[in-house]
Amino acid sequence: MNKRQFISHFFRLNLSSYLLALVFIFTVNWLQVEIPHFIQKAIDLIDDPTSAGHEQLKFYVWVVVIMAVSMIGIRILSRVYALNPGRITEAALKGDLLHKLNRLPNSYHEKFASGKLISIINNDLNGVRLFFGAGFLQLSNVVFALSLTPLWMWRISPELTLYSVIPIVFGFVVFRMGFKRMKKLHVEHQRRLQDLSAQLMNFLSGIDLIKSQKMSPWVSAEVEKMNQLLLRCRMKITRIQTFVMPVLDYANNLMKVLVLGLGGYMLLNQNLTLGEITAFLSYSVLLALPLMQLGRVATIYQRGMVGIDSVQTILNAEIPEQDLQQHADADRQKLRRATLSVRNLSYQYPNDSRPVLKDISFDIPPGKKIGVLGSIGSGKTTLVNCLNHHLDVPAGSIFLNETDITEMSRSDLRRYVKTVTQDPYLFSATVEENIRFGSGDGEVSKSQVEEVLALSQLAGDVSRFEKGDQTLVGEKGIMLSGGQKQRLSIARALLMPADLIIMDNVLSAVDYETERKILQGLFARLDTQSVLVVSHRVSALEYMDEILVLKDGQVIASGSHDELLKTSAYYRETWQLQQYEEEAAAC
Ligand SMILES: Nc1ncnc2c1ncn2[C@@H]1O[C@H](COP(=O)(O)OP(=O)(O)OP(=O)(O)O)[C@@H](O)[C@H]1O
Repeated sequence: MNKRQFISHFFRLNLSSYLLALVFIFTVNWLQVEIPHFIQKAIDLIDDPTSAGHEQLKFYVWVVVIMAVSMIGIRILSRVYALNPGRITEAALKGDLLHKLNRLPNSYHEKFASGKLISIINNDLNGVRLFFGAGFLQLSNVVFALSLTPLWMWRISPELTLYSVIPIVFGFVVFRMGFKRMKKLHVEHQRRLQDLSAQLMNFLSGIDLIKSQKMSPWVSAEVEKMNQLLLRCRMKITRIQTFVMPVLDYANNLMKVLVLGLGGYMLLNQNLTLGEITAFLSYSVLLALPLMQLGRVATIYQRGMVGIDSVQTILNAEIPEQDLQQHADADRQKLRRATLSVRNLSYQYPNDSRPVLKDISFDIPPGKKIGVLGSIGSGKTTLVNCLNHHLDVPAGSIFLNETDITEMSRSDLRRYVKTVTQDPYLFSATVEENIRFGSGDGEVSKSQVEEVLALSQLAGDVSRFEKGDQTLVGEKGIMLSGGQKQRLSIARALLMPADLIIMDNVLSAVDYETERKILQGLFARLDTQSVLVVSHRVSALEYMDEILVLKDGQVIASGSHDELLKTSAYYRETWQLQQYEEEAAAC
């Protein structure tokens, strides 16, 4: 959808509201110009001594009063019908944005900082709301006022109208120049707001580190730098506004002077009546408001355009073709208990020229326990992120039975493959809720929650909490220890069955004994389910059917624990070293 289609889509969506608003706005503006017309007639009757004249005068006064009172009600209605579409559009777009962000692949989120997204959803969307609400209201008011008022002036005196619009034309020329200049500045302003929001988000997620490492002065300086750039941009916009708005105001005042001077001259020459000059003056006063509103309309328009651009960059982002398809139930059944096969997998990150994984091949048949051991940076997490299609793997390298995973939607793949990552993410909710979030829409009984708590060796810790599993874990699980966070995320993953569970270094923060118990509990539950455990520790992998030893992105050895002790020097040395550590820890 291009920008024009986007705008017309939302105007059509609220068409009836906009049409009603237009009727009310037009009526208000029509009443506004009619009132001076009746005042003019009333003034011209003041000197009329006849009783018919008095009656007529009274009638005009009543007409003016009724018009003025009805204007109040109609103006309220015009605001309701013109402003509501803005709110409706904002709510609809928030829903669309969240839905879209949920469906976009992780590669998109890696490129787009969360702080930027938050800024778009708040600031830019606010601009879009004003565009479809207050912008429409004020623009309609300006258009009707600036077209009806001169027309009514023309009906009194075309000559005086022509002279009096000269300053207004001059005001418009200045306004147009300022409008052009502001356009660029509004784009810059929104971009700087997004950058600041992204940076703040960045700093806030590392606030503990910032405090403990005494990095606050550096952080403050960085934020201040960005804040100053934002302020400078805002000041430039304000400077233009404070120049343009008074020019329009002066143009209006000049117009009043012209009306008084020329009109007075025409009055003396009896080319105008006192009522007509009074009405003319009222019209020039009426023109002041729409002229001042013009500046605001311009700001709303430009912010709206920038906001629509930002919102569209997200809404128009492409979702990979295969992610739009969903497996039928029959196909899902066929893939149950499938073998995951990795065939000559090589992977390099888009921003890097060297391959991180090189020519890796192995199978994970149903019920198999696979371990991956490797030094820091050997490519273990990259391998995991290829298996669960978090990364865009090359076609023809990973299959679920005969189905290439690049031809499946990621949501379908995640029905079979569940990953517990090394950075457990917990929501600001209770222990129980954090576990239940793992069930999607499925029904989960209390006993199931208790079972996974026991399996992940967290039940003991939770029973010691004052509120048990109803304890709030705080933002990102701040109230829990590293090991408790890891075990809670394991409990969440174990709640709903998956054909393959991948555990990427999730036992690093628990002791050897707990690690062993968790794995034993997990293995006891395995039937046709398979598990892939990534670890630095040999102790976590001893009981695996097969262990892959990864070095510089290559599988340098594979086999069971006993086989590897004989065939792989790296594996043997790592095991021996860790044996000493384990013994030392036990002493
Ligand atoms: N997003 C990325 N872009 C570019 N290179 C990356 C990216 N993520 C990881 N790498 C690089 O890929 C290599 C392997 O990283 P990976 O995280 O897979 O290793 P790992 O074995 O899991 O390490 P660790 O044990 O420390 O978790 C590293 O050299 C790393 O710098």
